[in-house]
Amino acid sequence: MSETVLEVRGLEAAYGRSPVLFGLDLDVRQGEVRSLLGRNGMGKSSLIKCLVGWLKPAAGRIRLCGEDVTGWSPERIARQGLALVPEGRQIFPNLSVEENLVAFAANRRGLPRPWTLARVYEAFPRLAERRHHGGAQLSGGEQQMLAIARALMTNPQLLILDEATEGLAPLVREEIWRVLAELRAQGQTILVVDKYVQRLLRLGDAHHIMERGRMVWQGDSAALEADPALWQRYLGV
Ligand SMILES: Nc1ncnc2c1ncn2[C@@H]1O[C@H](COP(=O)(O)OP(=O)(O)OP(=O)(O)O)[C@@H](O)[C@H]1O
Repeated sequence: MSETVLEVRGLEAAYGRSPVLFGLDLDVRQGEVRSLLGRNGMGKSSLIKCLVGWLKPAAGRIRLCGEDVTGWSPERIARQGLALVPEGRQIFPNLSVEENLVAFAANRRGLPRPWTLARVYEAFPRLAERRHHGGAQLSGGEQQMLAIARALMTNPQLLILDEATEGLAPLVREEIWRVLAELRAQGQTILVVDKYVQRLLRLGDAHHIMERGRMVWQGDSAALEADPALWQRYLGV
């Protein structure tokens, strides 16, 4: 069996006195792509905030690459191998594409085949063409590509994308899906939060549905595809 990159057990969290996550379990193994689904306000972003260290869990454990990272700072969790591509691309507008990429380059865990500038440019030819353009000169889709590429340059054990296709034109969105499929083919472990179930079915190995702070379903693409009632009940599609 392949190595478990992320292991979440009995995770609980609250905003002040309002509980938001209730005993979540989640496993992501090396090389897998898993999706996190659920309607707005069901707790997906709160779970991601716990994983990256922005929201301290009230109970439960989070293990990343075998290390218990529960309660660690975001910086320390990032160094342990987690990279987040947040909603609404946060790139440096005054730096060039290449400067944005190089600013984040690291291979702290000594991966045998790290993401380098050359490899990233191969996966994102558009960024190679625009390497000397300023971040602010890029289109929305290119900025999103840059945000993903920049996260890869940290050579994360786990790449998390939170609504990475949000607000993008359909064609640009397709380009992002293409890139994610390529990253998967190259063995990158990914947890993706998005609402395009049809695309996620093709991309993901397994899927998790959240409702009101709980995991209510998990299964592979075949199981999710075979049960449209699930989509209607939990995703409203
Ligand atoms: N900073 C906050 N303070 C208080 N409550 C919050 C905060 N952020 C989120 N919540 C509440 O926590 C619940 C879960 O929200 P969360 O953003 O995690 O859901 P989500 O599934 O990611 O939805 P969305 O797709 O809309 O972001 C919601 O009821 C929301 O109102």
